[in-house]
Amino acid sequence: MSTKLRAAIVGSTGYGGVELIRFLLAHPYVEITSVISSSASGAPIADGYPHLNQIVTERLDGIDIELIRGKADVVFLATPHGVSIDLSPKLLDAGLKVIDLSGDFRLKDGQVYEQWYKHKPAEASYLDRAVYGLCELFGADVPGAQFISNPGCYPTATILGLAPLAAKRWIDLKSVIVDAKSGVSGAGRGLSQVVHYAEINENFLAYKVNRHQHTPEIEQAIGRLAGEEATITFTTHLVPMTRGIMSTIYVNLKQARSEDEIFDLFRSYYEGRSFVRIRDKGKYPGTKEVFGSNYCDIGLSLDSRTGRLTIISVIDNMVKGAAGQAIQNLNLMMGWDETTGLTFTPVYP
Ligand SMILES: NC(=O)C1=CN([C@@H]2O[C@H](COP(=O)(O)OP(=O)(O)OC[C@H]3O[C@@H](n4cnc5c(N)ncnc54)[C@H](OP(=O)(O)O)[C@@H]3O)[C@@H](O)[C@H]2O)C=CC1
Ligand SMILES: CC(=O)N[C@@H](CCC(=O)OP(=O)(O)O)C(=O)O
Repeated sequence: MSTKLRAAIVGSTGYGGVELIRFLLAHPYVEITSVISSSASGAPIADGYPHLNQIVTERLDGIDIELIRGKADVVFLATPHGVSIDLSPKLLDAGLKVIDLSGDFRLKDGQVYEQWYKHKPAEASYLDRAVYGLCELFGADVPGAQFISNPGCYPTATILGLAPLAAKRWIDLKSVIVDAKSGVSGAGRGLSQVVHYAEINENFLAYKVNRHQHTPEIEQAIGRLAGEEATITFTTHLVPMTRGIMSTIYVNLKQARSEDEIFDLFRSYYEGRSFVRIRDKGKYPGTKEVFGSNYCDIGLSLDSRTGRLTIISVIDNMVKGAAGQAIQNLNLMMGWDETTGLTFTPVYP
């Protein structure tokens, strides 16, 4: 009998789901025992994803709590917002470990969730149980947890870019402006006009301006690190590429600092954290430099003329922004090295 941890993936037919499959197949301590679909049970997953031919031969299971309980120890939910609100409590009550990739359990205040996501929130007791798994910052909460709420893609890039400064209270938290861009895989596999080739090719557009659902998630994490309320301006853009997020962040420093002090702060804050790489002075990361990997790369530049600091933070939305971070959380949950199964070199060029 296998001694590996048995994993089930709900939403396995989506982009987040297939990225989980790619990483879990390479994980030494985990085996995928159930790939689950709410709409195509019985079909081989490779029907919809021919790149998985001869690699994943299992047929899709339906969503059946007893079946999942019999087949799995941990369940990843890579489902649209709203699904996990009912499903996670059932899986938790069945004794399963749950890692939810959606936004349903990230915000601790149900009213704030309802305001931004337009769904009724989950029951407060389950919201309280969910551990917000931004590993480099709140990873100490994860070992032994049963229920992880995996951070959003834009929040991961943005919060990692701001964290050292927020934790040290070096910045004016009302001055933060985040100008973020994402590739189209961030919108999932479903078809919509905005990701139609003819609409996004050779195009670059802003969307959800001042109403993006990730705004309160970033404010919640930055507020927690700084111990004071944060109110940010957050603008998202879609760019004609498949993967990648770049968050360009502008902040006012509370008092004058040298660029050396800022670099020293970032380097010491992330010392020993395998997946955060601080670029040297004068060098700025591009999304291709993290493509397919779990890295978050950060570049910094202080404008002594304005006193403003510019932070450039890039991730692969599918990896550090979703599946990779979910597996990093699983590793911490289980007491394994957090890099297990995640040490892929970025795909370049
Ligand atoms: N794409 C990204 O970069 C990121 C995504 N996320 C989050 O991860 C989650 C999945 O995103 P993504 O993979 O991109 O989305 P997709 O749209 O690509 O996939 C979602 C999958 O969920 C399944 N699904 C749809 N409705 C239901 C339902 N009612 N019950 C159960 N399953 C359902 C569908 O599969 P089927 O019909 O087979 O059940 C579908 O394939 C979302 O919450 C998203 O916000 C988070 C960070 C980054
Ligand atoms: C490009 C694109 O459309 N991106 C999505 C990201 C959504 C996502 O992945 O949602 P969570 O991270 O909240 O789970 C958006 O802006 O809503």
